[in-house]
Amino acid sequence: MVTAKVWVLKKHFEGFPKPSDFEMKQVALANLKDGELLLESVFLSVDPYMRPYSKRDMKEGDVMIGTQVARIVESKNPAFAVGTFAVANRGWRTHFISDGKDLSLLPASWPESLPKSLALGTVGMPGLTAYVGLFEICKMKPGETVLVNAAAGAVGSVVGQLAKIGGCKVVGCAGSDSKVAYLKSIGFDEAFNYKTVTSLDEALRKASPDGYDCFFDNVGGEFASIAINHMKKYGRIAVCGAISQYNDSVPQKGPYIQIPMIFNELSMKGFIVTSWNNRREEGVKALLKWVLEGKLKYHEQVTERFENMPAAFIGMLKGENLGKAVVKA
Ligand SMILES: NC(=O)C1=CN([C@@H]2O[C@H](COP(=O)(O)OP(=O)(O)OC[C@H]3O[C@@H](n4cnc5c(N)ncnc54)[C@H](OP(=O)(O)O)[C@@H]3O)[C@@H](O)[C@H]2O)C=CC1
Ligand SMILES: CCCCC/C=C\CC(=O)/C=C/C=C/C=C/[C@@H](O)CCCC(=O)O
Repeated sequence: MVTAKVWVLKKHFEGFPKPSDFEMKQVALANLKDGELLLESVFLSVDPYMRPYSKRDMKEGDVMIGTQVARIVESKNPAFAVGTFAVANRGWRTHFISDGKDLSLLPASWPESLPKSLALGTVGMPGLTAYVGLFEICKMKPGETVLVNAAAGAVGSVVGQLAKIGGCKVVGCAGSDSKVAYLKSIGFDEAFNYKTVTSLDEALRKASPDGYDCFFDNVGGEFASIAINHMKKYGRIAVCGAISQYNDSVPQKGPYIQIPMIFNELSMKGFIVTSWNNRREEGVKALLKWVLEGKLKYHEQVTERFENMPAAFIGMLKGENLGKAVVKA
């Protein structure tokens, strides 16, 4: 009998998550029935959505939500061979049983040389978020100017590179000088540290005096309220996330954005990547091709050991990650 280690939400987060909000438990797994599979998590994802979703979707004592790349270690299902890898959405656990219906097998074309953890990042949900946000929500066109915040992260770093592939000028911001240097190394035309600029308004104007056609907003809050005034006529805003607000104990009261919305007849659309699952296969194929062609670079913030999941999650929310934050079990 296999014993899984799991992380449960011991106490709902108040403000930034704390290590004491989590508790690791052991769960004895039953022997497999016909048609079932036993999987071992190899890489686990820590993502910002877990913070707001935990309040909406979880109760205290639940296993933390999340996805993993897992390997089939035992199979009583002839359709799934031992040694096969799949993306699952089974939360923070080292082992789990599946009937196969909730697994997304890694594409057969996945090269041995490519880290399988990319299926949680650049060639997974964050990469797909960038893909649908740019092509379907921003509807970017060659020659346009794209702005993206949290630009050195899992989603933002793909947004900037896909916008370059799409023939756009790209401006990004991140929270450290080393992240800014990274953005320039992967092709951003302009990049700045939003934590050290004297004026965000000035930094946005300097980076693109004519303004922005597309704004891929991962942060929301005051950044978005200032950036919206730098949009060009008929500009489009992809409202992807609001990480500046996830850890607020008291909701921020931002300035209103209606006037520039109306004056420039802007389009602003919120979106959730899972509503675009019909584009997943196409997106993964395109992202994998760009990675293999060297057009889409990736960086992963890998934390070793399952026991360090809470630390990895808290670190990501505090901006300690460059690129996708993953945990190697
Ligand atoms: N709509 C959708 O379907 C999806 C939305 N998202 C959203 O996209 C955004 C980015 O996600 P993801 O790429 O996975 O995460 P990242 O890998 O970018 O990690 C989060 C980053 O957010 C930045 N950040 C944290 N707090 C703040 C703050 N107060 N102000 C500004 N930046 C902050 C930090 O970078 P820095 O150093 O720049 O501060 C941190 O590294 C999130 O808002 C997330 O919720 C993600 C996936 C799907
Ligand atoms: C409760 C208020 C939420 C406000 C918006 C918060 C976050 C936006 C965001 O980050 C959404 C992310 C959604 C990610 C979904 C991931 C999982 O469902 C599993 C994806 C599995 C996969 O496709 O790889």
